Amino acid sequence: MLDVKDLSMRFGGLLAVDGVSLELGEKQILAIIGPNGAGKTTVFNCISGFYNPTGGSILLQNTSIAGLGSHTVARKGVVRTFQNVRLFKKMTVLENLLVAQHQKNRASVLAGLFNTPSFRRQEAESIERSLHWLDYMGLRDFANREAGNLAYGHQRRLEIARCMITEPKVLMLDEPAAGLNPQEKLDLQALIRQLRDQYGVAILLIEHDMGLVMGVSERITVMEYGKPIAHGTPEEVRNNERVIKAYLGEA
Ligand SMILES: Nc1ncnc2c1ncn2[C@@H]1O[C@H](COP(=O)(O)OP(=O)(O)OP(=O)(O)O)[C@@H](O)[C@H]1O
Repeated sequence: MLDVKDLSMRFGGLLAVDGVSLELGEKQILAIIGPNGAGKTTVFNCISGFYNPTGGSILLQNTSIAGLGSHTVARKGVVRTFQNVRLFKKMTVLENLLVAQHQKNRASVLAGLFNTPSFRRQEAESIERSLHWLDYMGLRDFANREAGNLAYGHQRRLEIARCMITEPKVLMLDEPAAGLNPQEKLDLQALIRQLRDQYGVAILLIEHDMGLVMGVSERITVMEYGKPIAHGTPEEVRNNERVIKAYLGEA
């Protein structure tokens, strides 16, 4: 599904990502972990089209998506959340979901101006889908609230809903557990599984919370100083000496 080979990203003299390869199969859940500054977010930025990688390849279903830009990559079905939630904070919760669909559909401005039947039908479907995702995420009661006024955990769920409503092939979550309380983390773990099982989406996540990483991932790639240092099942990674050293070395 998503095949990253020998990815590298250089910022001036700094090789932030150096020879990273990842294979995300259909409906797979893969985590990237590693100490602060290891290059995880830079890998995400390359895959999601925010950066044009210096080297290597990024294939989505055998077609290159490297350097296409974030909007094009999203339209091709690779969408992401951010370490610091990025919502339209002054818009309502519902509006955030409607806008996400407009960005995907690129609804014709003319069709909108003339309020054609097909435009009205598309709008009705967008609202229907939004309400589905609000129910799914337990956000229905907040539909008309400003997104910026939601509790943090709810904002995170809305951000995931905003991704899912575009029916992605790959959902990328950048530290989704950051700032969540223990119960919310458990709910998040169940949610990630459910999204994969019910919507068939493949999930790539960066996460520092080891409980979540070990609980939800099928495979884990470990990075240190831009380089991949280990790859395997949670069990394999947990017992890998190099990984243990990388983490103890950080403490
Ligand atoms: N746009 C940029 N310009 C210059 N250097 C950058 C840029 N983005 C990241 N870096 C550097 O690249 C390295 C990797 O950073 P990155 O944010 O990818 O790490 P990370 O593993 O995601 O860290 P964290 O877990 O703290 O989020 C760091 O040394 C960082 O300072």
